[in-house]
Amino acid sequence: MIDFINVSKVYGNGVKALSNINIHIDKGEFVFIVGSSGAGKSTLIKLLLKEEDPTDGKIYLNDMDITKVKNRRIPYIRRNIGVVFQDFRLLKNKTVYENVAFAMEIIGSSSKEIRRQVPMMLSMVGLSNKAHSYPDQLSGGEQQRVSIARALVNRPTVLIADEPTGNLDPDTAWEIMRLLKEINRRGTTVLMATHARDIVNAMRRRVIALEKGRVVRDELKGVYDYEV
Ligand SMILES: Nc1ncnc2c1ncn2[C@@H]1O[C@H](COP(=O)(O)OP(=O)(O)OP(=O)(O)O)[C@@H](O)[C@H]1O
Repeated sequence: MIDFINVSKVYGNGVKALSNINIHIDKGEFVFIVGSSGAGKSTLIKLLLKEEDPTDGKIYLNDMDITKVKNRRIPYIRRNIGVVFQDFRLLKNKTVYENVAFAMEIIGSSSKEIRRQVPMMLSMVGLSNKAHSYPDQLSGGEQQRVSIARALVNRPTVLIADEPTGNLDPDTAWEIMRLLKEINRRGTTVLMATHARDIVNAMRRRVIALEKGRVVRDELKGVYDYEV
């Protein structure tokens, strides 16, 4: 489903962010991407979203070589990948309902589909009762739930979560992890970049560790790091 084959990325200023990356991820996997600051996690995500192009190598998403995809087809790729961020990135002047609906409007869904799909997603993330609230009336955990509903409303095959618990207290972080686990159980592939050692160690899922742009560890039921 996702393949990085001999992928390298050198930025314009000469920084080598990724060196000869080879990763294969199957449909339905839950994968943590770990590594210290600057290891290349965000670059990996940007390549998948086609916000950046690799300097070398090929990247496949659902059997499509996205390094060859023309610009006009980029929206199609992005529709197949939902993304959530540490800072939620909700639209402040829109309600919870409108934030989620907006993701459907921009890809041209009908208002009938929107009226059907948005309440379903809000119910899945446990926020039906907050549909008409604005983001600044919600807790951090609730805002992250809205951003997860928005990321999934167009039914992507992959959910990318870039440090999704970074702004949350430990209890709220675990609520978000339970939600991500449930989403994964229902079939969505989840890729989560994180510094949250406790979460990674407790979940025992696949862990891909990056160091200076290289994969230094790729383990099923892995841990955040090994004590030395
Ligand atoms: N747009 C850019 N132009 C030049 N260099 C960049 C750019 N983006 C990232 N880099 C560099 O590439 C390397 C990898 O950065 P990246 O953001 O992928 O790391 P990261 O693992 O996501 O770090 P963090 O945990 O801090 O988010 C770093 O040396 C960084 O300075």
